[in-house]
Amino acid sequence: MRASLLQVAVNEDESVESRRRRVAALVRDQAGADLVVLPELWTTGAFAYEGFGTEAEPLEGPTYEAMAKAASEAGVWLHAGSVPERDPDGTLYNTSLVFSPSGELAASYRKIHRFGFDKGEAVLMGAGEKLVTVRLPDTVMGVATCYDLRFPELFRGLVDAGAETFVVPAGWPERRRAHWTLLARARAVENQAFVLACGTAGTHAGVPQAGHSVVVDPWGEVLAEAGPGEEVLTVDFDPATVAGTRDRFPALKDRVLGLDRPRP
Ligand SMILES: NC(=O)CCC(=O)C(=O)O
Repeated sequence: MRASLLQVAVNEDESVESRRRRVAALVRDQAGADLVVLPELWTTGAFAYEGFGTEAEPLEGPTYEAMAKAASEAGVWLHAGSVPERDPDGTLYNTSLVFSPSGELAASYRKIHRFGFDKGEAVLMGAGEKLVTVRLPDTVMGVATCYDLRFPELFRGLVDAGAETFVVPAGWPERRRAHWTLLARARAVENQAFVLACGTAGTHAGVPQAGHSVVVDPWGEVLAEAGPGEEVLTVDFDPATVAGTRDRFPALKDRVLGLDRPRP
């Protein structure tokens, strides 16, 4: 299976409309890949909080339309990263969109863990409540977004739902780059799954982005890693490695659930 991670540069000197056109062209260029992955909130930037409201779209908004078209023109599965979605009730969500090669929406995922503690996404957006998996021809994809990477229980839930390949769009800052790579490898090793983690490059809202998108195999080995700038990271991997690893080293079968917890 061939995956291309598009590590898009999100800088404020480019308009959202222009970036949307540029990214659609980049997706079209990936014809021949099986799966193309975009980062989190690449229209606005994950830290450009003011843009969440001004650039929010209905689910089937301009980014949806452009990405559905690009997926069908390239004939690829497209995890189109996430957009600031405005629900009809007015609530904003950080929503990922997944398109099939015919341009149909295969799934959407509202980010469950919102980043920012008492500001930014954590107060401006609503929280998703549903785990999402998508059956691709050769693997079952489990979706998570950026800060979700810090919450192993979400990934265990995806494994229980059949996930073999985690796709994690992100807008991860350079300041915590060491966490990014470590957490991507940890989620891969503990769940014996592939991790395809696609971040942004550039600087927006004064926050330099880490780049360094990474693909990790079920043994925790890094198969490919991008540099700091805009880049297309293409990797070939065999999804059957997941079943092989889980058979040869069946640690997931040794889980002990429902342990009594001491009172804090
Ligand atoms: N956009 C995000 O979720 C940022 C997450 C982050 O910076 C971190 O977990 O550290």
